[in-house]
Amino acid sequence: MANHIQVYNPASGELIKEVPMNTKEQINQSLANGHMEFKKWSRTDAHTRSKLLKDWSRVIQENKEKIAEVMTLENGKPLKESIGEVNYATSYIDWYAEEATRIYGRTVPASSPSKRIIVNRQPIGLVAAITPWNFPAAMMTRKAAPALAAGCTFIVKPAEETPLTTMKLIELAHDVGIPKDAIQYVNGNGPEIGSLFTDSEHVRKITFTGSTPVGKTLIRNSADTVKHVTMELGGHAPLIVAEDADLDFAVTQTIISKFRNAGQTCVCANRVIVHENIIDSFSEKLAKAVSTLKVGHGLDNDTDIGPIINEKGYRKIVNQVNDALDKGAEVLVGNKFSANKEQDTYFVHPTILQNIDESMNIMHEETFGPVIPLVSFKEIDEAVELANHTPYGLAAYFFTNDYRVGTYLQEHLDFGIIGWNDGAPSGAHVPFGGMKESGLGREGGAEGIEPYLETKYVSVGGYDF
Ligand SMILES: NC(=O)c1ccc[n+]([C@@H]2O[C@H](COP(=O)([O-])OP(=O)(O)OC[C@H]3O[C@@H](n4cnc5c(N)ncnc54)[C@H](O)[C@@H]3O)[C@@H](O)[C@H]2O)c1
Ligand SMILES: O=CCCC(=O)O
Repeated sequence: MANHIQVYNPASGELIKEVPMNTKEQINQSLANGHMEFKKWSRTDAHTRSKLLKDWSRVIQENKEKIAEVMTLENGKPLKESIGEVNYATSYIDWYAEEATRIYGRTVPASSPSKRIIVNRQPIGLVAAITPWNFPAAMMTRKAAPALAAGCTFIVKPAEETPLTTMKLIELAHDVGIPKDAIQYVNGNGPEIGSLFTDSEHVRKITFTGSTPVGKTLIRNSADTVKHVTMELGGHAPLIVAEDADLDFAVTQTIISKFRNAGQTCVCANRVIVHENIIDSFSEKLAKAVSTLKVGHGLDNDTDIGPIINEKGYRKIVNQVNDALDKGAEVLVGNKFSANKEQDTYFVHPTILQNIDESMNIMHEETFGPVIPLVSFKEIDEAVELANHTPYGLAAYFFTNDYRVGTYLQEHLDFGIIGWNDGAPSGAHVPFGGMKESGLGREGGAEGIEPYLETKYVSVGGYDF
């Protein structure tokens, strides 16, 4: 059906559901409705908004298993990771339910005894979001929750591959009483809906999670109406293992960082940079651990690595591996691929490549797959230079128990998120986001509500009591 999105299971190729695509007229009507609703929602008191967000989180938790199963079916990630993502998604709602009641203004000493100055924070208006397929629940709630908490209305276009999780979450928001025009979804083609969002005079903010090229287009297209933008874009995370690191711990954390969602995570370690004196023992331990990871269907209990989302993502991974092998890389583990063109299903077995150098594409492009390139360094400056040699600046990891090495690294790495002896630094309570071409703005933590607020200052004069 041309006017429907077909949602397939990437592990089996089965059609899960057909979702109607919204027409241009319907989307413009939704934008107008969101704009109208803003007048009401922005005037509800913060405690009511907070309570509704808490109710939303509660019903999502009550439906956690069902939602997680839908997520695994449309995205492919192992069920245990889908359950983890539902928890991650509600943690943003819980956090911003609390923050809703802590949006403070201030007073400023005036320059004259006859004046008083008040600084107010106000919601910015209708927010339009575009989200990716790799975290269909959490990438939506970490935008929707602060927007609603601040008093903004919200509309989202989920990824065509994974609309079902988002639709279910938004239906639950309506069930608990969040007005239907305060949080809406629309489905359809990315570029077309993107243009309707950026062209609309009703939309005051675009918030996007996805690839850097699409982010750049949205920034450009937002300029004509001077919209606020938050951009969570691509990554190319380095993971540095210093000479003194606890190797067993570093191996465990590397696996946690690298193989989340089959490596299809923006903060996944993408280049593993190890001191030359320990690279042999580190690789041996890593290879042993990686060889035990099981590839399969996300609904099978023992699956660690699910499918790659689609052929385009699969081809990119295969090309990076082949390019590295052509240029002299060696396979330590893996390099096994299972593609079924007829079913349209694609699996990549966890792979470690060694003998890597900077001429290889894998050292410059985001992989978005379960492949580790191992590269060695001698001096710490060399590791920093390698790590920073990318236009991306989202996440970086390092392992050392030497506070001098750690302090030097955290101060010199040009990345917005640093995991020092920590392969999983994400959380609702922290400011997530990237430097350089990885994005603009932060989501999560106290910072994550700021992009949904305007500052208005009021100067009250003529006070002559
Ligand atoms: N920084 C972060 O927080 C973060 C989180 C998750 C994913 N990502 C990044 O997302 C990318 C993977 O996701 P993807 O492949 O779905 O990215 P993508 O940019 O292709 O698509 C993301 C979303 O944008 C829509 N889209 C595509 N073209 C568009 C256009 N021209 N205008 C408007 N919308 C458009 C898609 O339909 C989808 O909903 C990776 O680069 C990853 O690093 C970043
Ligand atoms: O892929 C991006 C999101 C991952 C995270 O929030 O940790």
